[in-house]
Amino acid sequence: MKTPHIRGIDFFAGRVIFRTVSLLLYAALLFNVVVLVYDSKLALSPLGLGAVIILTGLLGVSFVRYFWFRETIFKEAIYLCEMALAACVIVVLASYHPMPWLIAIAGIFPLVLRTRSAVIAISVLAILGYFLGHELGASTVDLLPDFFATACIGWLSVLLAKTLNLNRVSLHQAHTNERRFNAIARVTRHIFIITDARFKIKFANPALQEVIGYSIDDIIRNAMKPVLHSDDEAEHKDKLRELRDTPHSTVFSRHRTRHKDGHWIWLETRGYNMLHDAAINGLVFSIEDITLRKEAEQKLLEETALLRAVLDLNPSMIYAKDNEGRFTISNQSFQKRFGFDSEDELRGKTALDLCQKMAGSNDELPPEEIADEIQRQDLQVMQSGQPLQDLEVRGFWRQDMDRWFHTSKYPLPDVKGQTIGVLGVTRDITKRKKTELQIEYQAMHDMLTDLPNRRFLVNTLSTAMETSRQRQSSLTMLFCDLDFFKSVNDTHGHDFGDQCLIEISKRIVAALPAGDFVARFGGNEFVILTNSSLAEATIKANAIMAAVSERLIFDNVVVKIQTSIGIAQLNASHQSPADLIRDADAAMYQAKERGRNRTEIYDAALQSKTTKDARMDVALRFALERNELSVAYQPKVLLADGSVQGFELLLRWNSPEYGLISPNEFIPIAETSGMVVPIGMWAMEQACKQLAAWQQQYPEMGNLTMAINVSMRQLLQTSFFSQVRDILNSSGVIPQMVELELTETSAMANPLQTMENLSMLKKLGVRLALDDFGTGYSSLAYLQKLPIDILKIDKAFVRGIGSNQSDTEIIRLMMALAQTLNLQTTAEGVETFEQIQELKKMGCNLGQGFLFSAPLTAQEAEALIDTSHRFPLVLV
Ligand SMILES: Nc1nc2c(ncn2[C@@H]2O[C@H](COP(=O)(O)OP(=O)(O)OP(=O)(O)O)[C@@H](O)[C@H]2O)c(=O)[nH]1
Repeated sequence: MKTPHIRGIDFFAGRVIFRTVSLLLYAALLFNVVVLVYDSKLALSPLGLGAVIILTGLLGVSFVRYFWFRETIFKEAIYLCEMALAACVIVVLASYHPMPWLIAIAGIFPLVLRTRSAVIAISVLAILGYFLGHELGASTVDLLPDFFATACIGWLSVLLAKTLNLNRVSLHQAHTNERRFNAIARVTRHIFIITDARFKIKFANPALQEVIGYSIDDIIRNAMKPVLHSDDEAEHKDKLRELRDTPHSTVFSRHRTRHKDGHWIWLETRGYNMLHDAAINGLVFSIEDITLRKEAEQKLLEETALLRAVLDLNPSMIYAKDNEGRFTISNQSFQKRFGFDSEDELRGKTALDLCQKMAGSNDELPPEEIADEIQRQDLQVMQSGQPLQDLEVRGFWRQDMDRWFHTSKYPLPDVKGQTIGVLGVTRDITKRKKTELQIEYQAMHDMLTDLPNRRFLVNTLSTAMETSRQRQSSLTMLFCDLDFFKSVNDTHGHDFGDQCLIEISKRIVAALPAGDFVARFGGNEFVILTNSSLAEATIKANAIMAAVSERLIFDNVVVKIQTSIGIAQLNASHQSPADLIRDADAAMYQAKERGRNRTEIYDAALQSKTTKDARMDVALRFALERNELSVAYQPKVLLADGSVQGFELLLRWNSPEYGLISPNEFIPIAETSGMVVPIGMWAMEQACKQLAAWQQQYPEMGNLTMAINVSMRQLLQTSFFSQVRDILNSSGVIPQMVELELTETSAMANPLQTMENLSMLKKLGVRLALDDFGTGYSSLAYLQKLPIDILKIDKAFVRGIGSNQSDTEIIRLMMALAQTLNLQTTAEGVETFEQIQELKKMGCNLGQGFLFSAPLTAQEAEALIDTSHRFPLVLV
């Protein structure tokens, strides 16, 4: 439905009137002339004829103008010329007969002239008319009416032209507005409706049909009514009624309407009561289809709800802040942590507000300082536009000091990409952190004693070395290694050993001031780091030794454990932690070597020995293949008659680098490096070959024995047993004449294993001797179980015969033991006849030592056998 058109707006415009009236004027004037000529039988002069012709021309022009140039806009100058011509024609024709036509000219030309031109033209015409009348003999009195008539008609014409022009402009404007309104009403998606007070539609734009599907005809003529949704109907109608009943009121309503197709659409209606406005006299409605917006709103609501759920269900604390550091968004986890019930409560607060809320009297940092740090991070993120990730911090406040948090902060951009705040995500990682700390702790601590372990020690030591050098303070290391701890384990079991280690670790810690660092370096080794001087460290070492050696009682078992301690002090030569550890360790070994249960302070000579040992170790590796090893035979003499009962094979190393080296010096090195295994086998091969040769050469000496030293290292080789058997077989020696000597200490190292191995060796027929008896710690019960044949009494006791009563007593006890166990006895290191006599008295079977003979070459030994040599047993 459109507004009615404003038609014929140009019809009464001055130009249109002029077109008609000028045609009538010229036609009437010409008719007047024709009647005059005809009536008066007038003969026209050439001037009169010219005037008539011009008049005819003007009639022609106006005729053409009327029919063909309706819209042509003549210029004012042309109209003025036309007017002048018409006035001249009238003046000329008036000379034949008076013709008051100038009044008519004055009445019609102002319609097409501008006001000023029209006023001048009217004045000229009025004056011209006056003078013309005067010329034609009329009196002034007669002329005045014509004069005023010309002026008034002309003036009326001017006013009429003006009025018409104004009308034309107004109508044009109205027309333009109407067209604009119609255009807008046609193209808009908004529905515009004007209804009367009974809601009967007076006007509606085409959007009505587009939006709800019903045309105006459907609604007005076919009385169809769009259906309102039942949920919205009552409210909407109420609002409409209120609108109608309240003058000047407006209404806003959102409601659903069923589209003609059947689907529901959302409409937003704004109504204005304009019943008071005479021009409208109705209710004006602007209705917008907001279905899409509603859907978008709904979607937004759903998405917001989803986002909120995601935020609130997330165990991480999530929050956003604006660029002034005020919280804008927060999830429940975050609100809960800071004691807020809702996001609204928290919105607008700053980090400082939260810190002050959380602050307690015992906090390490004041809330301002914490808030400043948080603000600094936020600023960094906002200014750099880069996220700040993986910050791991402990809780700031007393109540959550044992909690750990992982935080990442991201710049928050607006739609243009400008940073407008910070988004933070904080996770409680206490569980993970505690596990990490636990793992870290475990990696740095010993599980058994809970003391710092070797790794922790090395870390601490490197820092302590640096600090000590910077401060020029002393740094001393005490290296403790428990003595003979292996036998504790072997005798009482590993669990018992563990209990001892735990207790000893506690004793060491208790014996030292709190500032000293105690670590379990390994098995039964403990290391102490202290800033004490060497003298103070020695006092501390004594305190440790005293504490450790206190009796230990577990499950009614009493043991006494002792420790050897090496002390080394940091000096310029120590480049790394390993250097200081090495020196303290070397000092500890020195303590072991010097009898154990003692303290040694590291000195450079000790180090040089270690270095020498290391070099010797390298040389020893090539000794066998370079034939640098040789053997010697020391006779074993029957104390009953001085006859040679057999020999003990002794090794010699003639090193091109170090000269002749005794077994006492190189065997421990070979033990450590493992070279003792091939060397020992080689020695056994030599011994068996030699004995077999003598057994063949001197069949009458069928009881000649050959003793060979066997190290624990050899005995623990799984192939040892088969190798011995092969050597025995290949050499053809009588196995019963072969004696394998094992030191007591090594036999005690692993009693069960030793017992098993010795039993196997016994099966081969060889005899077994326990060397250096008396220096170890064999328990009698254990000794009884060993399948040994001979006890060799250590030279340390033999040396004491005659001078040391206790040594003599010990030997007597050993003899008693040997008799009880039915073992043969051999005394080592016999150097005096007095010793021989004493040993004989005590029942010792055999003796060996320098008194009888130093170790001999094979030929020298052979000479003894050959001559059935007997050594004197008393001084002759
Ligand atoms: N019960 C127990 N024993 C251990 C532990 N760690 C190491 N050991 C034992 O400690 C002993 C260390 O022996 P060593 O230091 O070589 O020798 P030792 O018997 O102490 O003799 P010396 O050191 O020469 O005086 C070995 O028998 C190890 O089995 C442990 O955690 N618990």
